[in-house]
Amino acid sequence: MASVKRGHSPENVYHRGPATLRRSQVPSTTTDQRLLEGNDGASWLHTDPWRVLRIQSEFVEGFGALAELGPAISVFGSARTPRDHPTYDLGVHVGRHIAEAGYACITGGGPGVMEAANKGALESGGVSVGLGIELPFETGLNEFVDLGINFRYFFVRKTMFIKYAEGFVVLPGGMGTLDELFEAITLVQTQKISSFPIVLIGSDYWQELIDWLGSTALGRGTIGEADLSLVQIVDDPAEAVALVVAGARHGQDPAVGQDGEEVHGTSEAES
Ligand SMILES: C/C(=C\CNc1ncnc2c1ncn2[C@@H]1O[C@H](COP(=O)(O)O)[C@@H](O)[C@H]1O)CO
Repeated sequence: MASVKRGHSPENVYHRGPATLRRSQVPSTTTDQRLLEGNDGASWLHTDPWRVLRIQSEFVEGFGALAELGPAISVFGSARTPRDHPTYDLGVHVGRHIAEAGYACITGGGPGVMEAANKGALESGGVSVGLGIELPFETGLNEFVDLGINFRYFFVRKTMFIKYAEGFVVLPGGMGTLDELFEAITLVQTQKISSFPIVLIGSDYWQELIDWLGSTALGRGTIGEADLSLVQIVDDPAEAVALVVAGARHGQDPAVGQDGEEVHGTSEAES
């Protein structure tokens, strides 16, 4: 399409948003023309301004898909736990208790403990949510996810885990699980979120880590005494879910807080 010198009015005035352009400032093409003409290659796809828009759209899609979910609990744990492992069974029970308590069960949507919790929630008639992530070794959403969203960016996905959950239940897991656990602990420690229970299941797996925090980390002053009470450890999945429900932002009634009330303890100006 040829570029044409624009003559939009007898005085050759051009309006672009709030700007008025005359004479030498009048552009030779319109924005629409450039949009429709343009084939500038695809390198702009890999620029930060375009990434910002993709990040924005992930937030928009995530918020849109989860806004009406209702109260939920996020469950984390190893992607590598095989189906015949006792921890998988534990995950199924966690999902089941979450559903029976009237909460949706949010996981990373992958295999292992994530799949187990989704399975338990689905089989008990609950809402089973999987927030998948694009990975080089992607496995896709597990078959027990009923509401699935795939994310490109870890940090967007992590916002969803926190924003739409009343608390976390964390089963044995590796780097991914530890990352999710410590992000939540940090957010509570720094008062970015309040009344956000974090319950670890499996004292045989977690106790040593908590002991290390209480000895080495506390001993060297890198954490405070109060930080040790930000997580609880249990072995029973029913107890884990009950602790999250009891400490949840909206108290014990999952219906409370569905009418747009403030849930994160931030002021309106900050939100
Ligand atoms: C490693 C394998 C599959 C990876 N697929 C994943 N899908 C979704 N979410 C994942 C995946 N891997 C890690 N995560 C997230 O981290 C946590 C588990 O990580 P860990 O290192 O295994 O503890 C989990 O909660 C997810 O949110 C197939 O073997």
